[in-house]
Amino acid sequence: MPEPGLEIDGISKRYGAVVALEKMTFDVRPGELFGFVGSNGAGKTTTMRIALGVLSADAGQVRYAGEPITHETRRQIGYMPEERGLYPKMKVGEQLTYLARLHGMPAAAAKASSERWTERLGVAARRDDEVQKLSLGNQQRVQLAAALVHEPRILVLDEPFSGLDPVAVDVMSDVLKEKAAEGVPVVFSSHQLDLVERLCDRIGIVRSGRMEASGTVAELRAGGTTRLLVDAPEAPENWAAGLSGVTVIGRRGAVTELELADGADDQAVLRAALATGPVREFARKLPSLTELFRSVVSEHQEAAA
Ligand SMILES: Nc1ncnc2c1ncn2[C@@H]1O[C@H](COP(=O)(O)OP(=O)(O)OP(=O)(O)O)[C@@H](O)[C@H]1O
Repeated sequence: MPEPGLEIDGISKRYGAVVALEKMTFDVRPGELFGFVGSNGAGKTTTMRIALGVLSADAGQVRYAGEPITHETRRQIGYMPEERGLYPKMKVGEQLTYLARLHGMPAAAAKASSERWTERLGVAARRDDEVQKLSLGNQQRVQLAAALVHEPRILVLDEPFSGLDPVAVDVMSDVLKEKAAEGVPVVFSSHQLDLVERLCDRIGIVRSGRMEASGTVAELRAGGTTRLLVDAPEAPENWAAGLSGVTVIGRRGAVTELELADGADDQAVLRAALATGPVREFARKLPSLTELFRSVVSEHQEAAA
């Protein structure tokens, strides 16, 4: 059994008639980067707010290190809220020092931490500026500094990458990887699926308040169908039609994309392709996270219909 980190166990939440969460369950292990993805309104923000304790659940439990989360443990969470939450008229450096103090850091350590994180996140030159005078991207860097300044043991970040330029995305990614490497469980939501795929150890796909699929990208792929790309320049248009268990997805130039049903024989496809002439490429195509996400979401739309 892996060491328990942050566990979200069977959380349900309604807003009046709206069911926001229905037995939402997943865990983020120490040292793991967990990507929390889902359509708009799927329940990500609600889950994160409940983990942080700014919102209460109707049912279920949040645990950290195997114990129900308490007010004390919640002080150890670094949180980046979706609505952001900085004081616009307060200076960057003072604000970060103040937030660190609020989390119980002694004054000197709070100031040193504020200086260290503004340096690390590339906003040291703005320490004496009011937050409202910074660009949105720089405000977001400060917001991340605010989540980190008290050296949290858990990180919960709501769309930390939205609106960042590519350099800031790299800075943010490096910091999150660094925190995970220190043993912190890190969970963040994002609609940037290519980034999530690149960065995360595990991913959870949420839909209508439920965790529909979770695992590593490889595990999520294992549940999907197999696609083949076959480059056979002399093959006639319909060369693959009629092969058992094979659906033709499309053809671009000499390359045909095929989907194989469970148990279909890829070697029979190769023989059929070779029978038409030379085969320049015969490869399995792995679905991207975006494709996996679409199939998880559309499967359920079909089921609902
Ligand atoms: N304060 C509220 N009152 C009523 N309904 C709410 C409230 N907050 C959220 N909801 C509803 O709960 C559901 C989940 O919303 P939530 O904000 O958690 O989704 P999300 O996955 O974070 O979405 P997004 O990707 O758009 O930020 C939605 O149907 C939303 O309309």
